[in-house]
Amino acid sequence: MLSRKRQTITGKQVVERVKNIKPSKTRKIIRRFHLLISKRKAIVGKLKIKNIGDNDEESNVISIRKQLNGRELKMYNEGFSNDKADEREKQLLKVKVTDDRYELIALLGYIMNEIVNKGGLSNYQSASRVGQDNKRGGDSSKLLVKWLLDDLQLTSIDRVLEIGCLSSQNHISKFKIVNGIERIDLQNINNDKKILKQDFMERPLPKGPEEKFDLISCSLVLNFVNTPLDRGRMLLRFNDFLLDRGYVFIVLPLPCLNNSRYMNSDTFCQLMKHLGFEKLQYTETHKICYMLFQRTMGYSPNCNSVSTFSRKTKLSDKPGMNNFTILLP
Ligand SMILES: C[S@@+](CC[C@H](N)C(=O)[O-])C[C@H]1O[C@@H](n2cnc3c(N)ncnc32)[C@H](O)[C@@H]1O
Repeated sequence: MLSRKRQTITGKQVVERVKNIKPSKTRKIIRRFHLLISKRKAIVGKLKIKNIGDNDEESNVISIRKQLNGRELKMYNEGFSNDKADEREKQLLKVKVTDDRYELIALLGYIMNEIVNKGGLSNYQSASRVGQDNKRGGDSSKLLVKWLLDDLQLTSIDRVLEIGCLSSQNHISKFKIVNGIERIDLQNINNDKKILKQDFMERPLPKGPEEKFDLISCSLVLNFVNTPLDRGRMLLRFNDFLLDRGYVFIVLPLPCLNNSRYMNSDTFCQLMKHLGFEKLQYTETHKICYMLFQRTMGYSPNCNSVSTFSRKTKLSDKPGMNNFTILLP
């Protein structure tokens, strides 16, 4: 079940059945969920509440309740009330600078209510699955496999890192020439043992070549990263994880590159070139674009110099365009 209702500055979504949800809506649901999880992390850190994980919300509810005293529990329950929803949404954005314990506890109640009772988690799970729906292009690794096998004529690939993996049954997993595949995702929604719950941005750097990869797959992930700078940081990190001549498969919703004021397919490929990646393949369907790059041997991008990719440049401006872009730090 997917849901939608009024929109707030923090992307608040509430329950109403939606069958054919647009990609922009699924992105909003996923972003909203990530926002709730990250604010909760900050709040439980400040309140020193322990044993809060991302996999079992029922246990989280029990854990929080156990660690609050009577008055705190009252504040926590008050957070569930809808009356102050607008105020709480504003407070969500100020968690970093708030030290009032009771305010934080009420906000925690509000967040837990959004995640558990108001469909935040189930919306997130449905929205993530919709991304892999056949109508949205299906499992993008089918095309990747075709490129590797038919176009590059590879006979073996040792190590693959799949970032943002929703299923360990993707086409690439059945691909015989791949020897080892590591799958990571911010939320392992199905508790699939073959997917590690990990933020790529916090993944420890490889200690040596044996921990690096021949291929990174990053399908429909960059567009879920919240800010242009964080997207740039993600691309920069690819270099640390790839072997020389390693490949990067990137999939983006087409509007990111054909309907943005600040980015198009040329500027995206120039950015990748600046980072040391040569474009090998590019193809578009009416909704999605697929790209395969290869790391240039021995190249390491000069990230100390401020480049043209560190500032937003308007390329076009028409009504209905979006503001997707990627910036380097
Ligand atoms: C729409 S899904 C894409 C799933 C699949 N790769 C596909 O092509 O359909 C985007 C996924 O990227 C994951 N994601 C976003 N940022 C991430 C990060 N920094 N590290 C790991 N996974 C991330 C999200 O958790 C989400 O499940």
